[in-house]
Amino acid sequence: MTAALEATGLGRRYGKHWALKDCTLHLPAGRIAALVGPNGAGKSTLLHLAVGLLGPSSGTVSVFGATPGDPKVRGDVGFVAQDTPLYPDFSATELATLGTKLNRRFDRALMLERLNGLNVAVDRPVPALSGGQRAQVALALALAKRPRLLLLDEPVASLDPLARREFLQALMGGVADEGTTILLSSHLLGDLERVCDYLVLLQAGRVQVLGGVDELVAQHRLLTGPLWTRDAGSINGVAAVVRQSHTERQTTLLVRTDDSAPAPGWPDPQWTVSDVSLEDIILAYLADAGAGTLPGPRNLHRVGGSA
Ligand SMILES: Nc1ncnc2c1ncn2[C@@H]1O[C@H](COP(=O)(O)OP(=O)(O)OP(=O)(O)O)[C@@H](O)[C@H]1O
Repeated sequence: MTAALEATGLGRRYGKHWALKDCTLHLPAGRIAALVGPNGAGKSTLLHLAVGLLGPSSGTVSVFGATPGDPKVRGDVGFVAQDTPLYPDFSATELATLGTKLNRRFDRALMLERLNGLNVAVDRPVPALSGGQRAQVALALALAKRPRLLLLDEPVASLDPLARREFLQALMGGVADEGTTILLSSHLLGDLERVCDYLVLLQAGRVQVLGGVDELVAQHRLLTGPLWTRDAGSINGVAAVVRQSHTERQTTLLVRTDDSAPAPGWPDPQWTVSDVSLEDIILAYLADAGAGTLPGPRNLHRVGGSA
């Protein structure tokens, strides 16, 4: 099946600075993917490359097998940029009219019904709406294109918790029946954990972790036991130590394994093994840019010395 988004060795440079470097990823169609990474990791740059607003400095990027911005796929991609910029003096109704004029596929009724359902005043100029309502207008506008791939750059960052929940519900409701692929950039890990089934984690312009959430959660375990002082990057060369912390008597290891077993040769009865959440996994990788970098668990013996 053609990927909704595919990048190979993708890079983008500003002067001498690489905002994105050697980025290789595959986002299968139908996934709702979280795009996470620290400030400046390259998330917005990746999204702008995917929508065709920026061109690559190296490598390639494609959406549904075509170059972003190509008329063949332009109508298939919806984009909500950071801070949801909208034409300032227009109301939602006027934006819907504009959308209809610019795009034959634009579903004006869908946009206005969605906003009326959320009690957004569709005839008020957009600047007179609240931040949450403006975000809903931007999402409704993007969804009315009926895109096959929807790219969202921190769309909920400025929203209060209730508006955020409404926005995410609207997002899920909007795509549930359509099978739309979504790539959603956010720093709000709890929100991402609720709605996403795929993870793209960028660190310093490179892909550090990539894969289905269920698979990633099954591959990671928290091991807690007596103080373990060996400075090893892996256990038995099979389970990579992503993160370790120590107290005087106890060690906690977050490990990644090839399969759902915590680590071959374990558990040692002195150690307890527990499941981890997606948020735990993301935080562990964010804390260490070198941890468990791609290509993934099958090459873990390269991560470090054996315990
Ligand atoms: N127009 C530009 N000119 C020069 N450098 C830029 C430009 N846009 C981005 N950068 C740099 O590229 C890097 C990646 O920026 P980008 O906005 O893609 O990161 P991000 O992951 O979206 O960050 P944030 O989470 O803060 O929004 C940063 O170091 C940034 O300073």
